[in-house]
Amino acid sequence: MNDAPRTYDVVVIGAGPVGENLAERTRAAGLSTVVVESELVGGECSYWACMPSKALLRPVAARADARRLPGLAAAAAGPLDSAEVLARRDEFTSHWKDDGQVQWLDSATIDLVRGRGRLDGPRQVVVDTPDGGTVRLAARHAVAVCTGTTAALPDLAGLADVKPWTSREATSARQVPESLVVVGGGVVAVEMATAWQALGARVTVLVRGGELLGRMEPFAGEMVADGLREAGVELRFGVSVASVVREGRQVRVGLDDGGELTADEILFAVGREPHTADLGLDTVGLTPGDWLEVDDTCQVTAVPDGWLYAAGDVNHRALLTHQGKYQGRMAGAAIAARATGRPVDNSPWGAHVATADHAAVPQVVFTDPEVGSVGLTAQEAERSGRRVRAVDYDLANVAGASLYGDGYRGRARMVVDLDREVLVGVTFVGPGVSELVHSATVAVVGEVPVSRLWHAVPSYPTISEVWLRLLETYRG
Ligand SMILES: Cc1cc2nc3c(=O)[nH]c(=O)nc-3n(C[C@H](O)[C@H](O)[C@H](O)COP(=O)(O)OP(=O)(O)OC[C@H]3O[C@@H](n4cnc5c(N)ncnc54)[C@H](O)[C@@H]3O)c2cc1C
Ligand SMILES: NC(=O)c1ccc[n+]([C@@H]2O[C@H](COP(=O)([O-])OP(=O)(O)OC[C@H]3O[C@@H](n4cnc5c(N)ncnc54)[C@H](O)[C@@H]3O)[C@@H](O)[C@H]2O)c1
Repeated sequence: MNDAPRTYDVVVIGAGPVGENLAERTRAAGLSTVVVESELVGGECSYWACMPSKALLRPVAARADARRLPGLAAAAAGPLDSAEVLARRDEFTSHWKDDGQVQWLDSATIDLVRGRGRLDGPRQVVVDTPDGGTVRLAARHAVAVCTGTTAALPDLAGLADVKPWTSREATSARQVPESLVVVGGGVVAVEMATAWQALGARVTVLVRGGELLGRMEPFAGEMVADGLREAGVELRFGVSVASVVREGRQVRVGLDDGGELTADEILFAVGREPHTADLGLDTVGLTPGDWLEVDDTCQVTAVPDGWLYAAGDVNHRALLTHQGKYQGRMAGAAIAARATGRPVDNSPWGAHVATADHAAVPQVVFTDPEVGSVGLTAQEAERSGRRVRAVDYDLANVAGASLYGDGYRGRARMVVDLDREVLVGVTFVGPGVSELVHSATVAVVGEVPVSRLWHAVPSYPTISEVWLRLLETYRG
């Protein structure tokens, strides 16, 4: 081992979307920056999450839209060509090669060290490289942990022998199983059930609780459940997996209600764990395996001297690529300001803080129907002590929606803070609503008064006209 560390202004551990964005910001501010990556530059999102999953889902949505249009429905009646869909998915993951992303790092003059990085005391990082060597890095100003998450798995005897699918296999499988059991009721479960059912698998979803998408407005989960059932997915609520065993090519799944089912594959989509178990957290007074708690500049609060940052999934603020990248931009700006002695603007919505994480996080669930939401649900807003009113509108009554597809079903809700007359949350459910979400994000983040929204006239005949209907419903 060469003991002399290579010193940089900033060391970033993890070159997922968040690490890349943070590094781009610090480098653009003139700070020398190195990123350490143990797998592929681009992270989970590029290879086993957002990109491949959306590549699988896009043809599903397009076919569903076509099937709602007389004149086109017959042409779209057949099955998807799964080989073509999987091949397009492979293109979107660059066939699990990161040359393009490495080129981008080069063009941005950000150094890359391949290998597993771990902290080795304040400002020190040791990288175990693929050739069995070690590289020592030291940070003048900051180390940023952007190591993301891995799929959580339940504690079931013999689970490893079953070789269950996690989100990785669900997004990278090369063949369509005849049957698939999906465990979980969150975003990964509903998106992957949608994709694999459409690709030809018989999908059964086992949900521990009584609803899907439990963190969203209740009608979102209900409408997605209807859509899944109509697509042929079997949904079972209030059941947990008690045992799993692989018998030949089949997995036998025992349920806590005494029932049993078999399938070719079982996907566990039961949440995420922070990628911090082997990160040397103990060398800086933190507990391995924990989420890293941060302030709004993404500085890790429990570590003195302000040199350690954590952005993206690993800080558990919002497990979404766009929100993590936002944190990366804010943390990068804060690191640069502190390094160069410039003032840090950490007042709410300031230049160096991820304020939107608290109450303005947008998300799209790419099911049929789609769900798009931002900010607080009505229940969350009430629990926060605000005096609110939930205003609902049936999207079927919007001209643009009925033109979009026959038999259009959808719903919208805006949550109005009655004391300030601004929106604190908006949810849309329906085909094609994903592109509406940013309008809602602008309204929530901008705290645009309802009286001014009244002047934001939606084009006719678009689905956006739901904005006008929501405002009319609110005003009475
Ligand atoms: C199936 C699925 C679909 C999703 N779809 C969406 C979506 O449509 N939209 C959305 O916004 N979000 C989506 N997400 C969430 C999204 O993938 C994450 O929020 C995002 O990847 C987080 O980015 P990150 O950079 O924090 O972490 P990651 O993308 O996980 O990247 C972390 C990187 O750090 C590396 N690393 C870890 N430990 C070390 C170490 N010790 N040394 C060196 N390198 C290390 C990893 O190899 C990895 O490359 C999805 C998630 C899943 C599972
Ligand atoms: N389109 C998107 O934006 C998108 C897509 C996929 C994933 N993601 C993000 O990735 C993250 C992870 O998604 P996820 O669906 O894995 O997690 P999640 O937290 O959204 O859902 C986990 C589900 O598993 C259930 N569960 C937990 N433990 C269980 C157990 N032992 N047995 C049975 N059920 C159990 C939970 O009740 C919940 O329904 C989410 O935070 C999500 O925001 C986003």
